[in-house]
Amino acid sequence: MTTRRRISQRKTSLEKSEPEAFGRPRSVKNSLFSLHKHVYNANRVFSTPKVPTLLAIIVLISVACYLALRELPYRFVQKQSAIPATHDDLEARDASIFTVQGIPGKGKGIIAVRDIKRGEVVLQERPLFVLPSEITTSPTALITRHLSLLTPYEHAQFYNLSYVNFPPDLDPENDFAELALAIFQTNAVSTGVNSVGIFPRMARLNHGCSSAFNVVYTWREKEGMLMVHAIRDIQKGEELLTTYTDTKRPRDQRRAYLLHQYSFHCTCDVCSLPDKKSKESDRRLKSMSELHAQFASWGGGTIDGVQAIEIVKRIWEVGSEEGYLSERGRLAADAAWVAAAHSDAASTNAWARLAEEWFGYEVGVDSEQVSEMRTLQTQPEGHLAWASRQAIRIPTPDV
Ligand SMILES: C[S@@+](CC[C@H](N)C(=O)[O-])C[C@H]1O[C@@H](n2cnc3c(N)ncnc32)[C@H](O)[C@@H]1O
Repeated sequence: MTTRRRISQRKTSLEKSEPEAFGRPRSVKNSLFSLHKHVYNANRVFSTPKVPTLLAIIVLISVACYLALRELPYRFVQKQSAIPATHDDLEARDASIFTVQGIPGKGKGIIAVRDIKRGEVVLQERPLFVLPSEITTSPTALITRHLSLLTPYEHAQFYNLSYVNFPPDLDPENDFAELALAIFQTNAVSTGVNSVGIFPRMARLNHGCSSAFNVVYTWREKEGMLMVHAIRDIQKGEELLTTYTDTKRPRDQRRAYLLHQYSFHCTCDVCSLPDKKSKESDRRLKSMSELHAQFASWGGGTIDGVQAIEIVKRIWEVGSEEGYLSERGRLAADAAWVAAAHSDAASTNAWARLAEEWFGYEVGVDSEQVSEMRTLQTQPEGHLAWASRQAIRIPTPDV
C-alpha cells in the first residue's frame, strides 16, 4: 500500500517509538457487556412481551447503549488533552485560525483568516483510525472494518475527503471499498515509523515544495495526536501548505513523484520559478542533501567534530538562501550531539539552545524534543554520547 509520505522522512528522525493504533478503548466492550446484563435483567421484570419482540427490544437498546457508551471513553481522553472536547469547540478553534475553501486547480485547501506567528499551533487532531504501514491482509477489508467502527459523523468526514488514482474501470458510486482505499491512499499520513492514520481536518492541507511550505505536522505518540505548527509567519489570506515528500530534490524529480503519487503537476512558488532561478534552487537543495550525507559520515569517523560542525553551518547557510527552514531543530540537536561526544559542555549548551528554539517552532514548545534540549543545556554531561570521542573544542553556532 502506498500512502502519503510527506512526513515519513521527517518523522523517522523526530519520532522514535512505534505508535499504538487509536482504536476504541477495550473498556468499551466491558461496559457493553455489563449493560447487556442490566438490560436483560430489566426485561425479565417486565416479562409479558413475546420472545421475538423482547429480543428485538434487547437488540435495539443494546445498540443504542453501545453507540452512546463507545463515545464516552473517547470524549474522556479528549478532555484530558489540550484538544477542545467537542466538534463545536474544534470547529470554533479552527475557524478562528483558518477556513477550508475551494482553491483553483487544487480542490479544497486551507486559508489563514488571520496572521499566524511562526511556531503557533495551527491545528491538533486525533486520527479517525490508524493502520500499520505494512499489511499482509487485504487493505480494503481492513479499512472497511475500521470504517464500520466510526460514528456517522466520522464516517461522513472520511467519505468527504478527496481522492485520486481511483481505478478508471470502477464506479465510485458503487465500489465503496475501492473508494475508501483511494481516499485512504490520498490522505493518510505517517503516525510514527510503522503506521499511518487519517486526520480529516488536516487532510485539506495542500502541498508546497522547499521554501513554499509554511506548516509542518508531527505525530505525538504519547498524546496520540497530530500537531500542525507554522514554521514561518503566515499572513491572513495565505494558503497553508505542508510538504508531502522530501523536497530537497530537483524540481523534475519532485514533480514526477507528486504526479505519480497524488496526480497533480506542482506549480507551487518554487516549482513556478523561471528556469534560471529554478536551477539555482535545485543546486541549493542538492547541496543540502549532499551536505547532510557528509555530516552523517561523522558517525563512521570519516570526518572530525570540527569538520562536522562546519558542514552543519553550511547547511544552515544554504537553507537560509533557499528559504528552507524545516528540520533545523534536528540539525542543531545533532550538532549538540557532536559537541557532547567531544566533551565540549559550552558548545553542547549553545547548540542545544538553538535546537530548543527551532524545535519550538516546528514541533512545539511543549514537545519532548524541546524538553530534552532544555535538560541538555543544564546537564551536557548527561548526553548519552558524552565523552565518546576525543575531547576537543567544538565551534558554537554563528546564529
Ligand atoms: C490530501 S489532499 C489535499 C486536499 C485536497 N485538495 C482536497 O480537496 O481535499 C491531496 C490532493 O490535493 C491535491 N493537491 C495537493 N496539493 C496540490 C497542489 N500544490 N497543486 C494542485 N493540487 C494539489 C491533489 O489532488 C492531491 O492528490
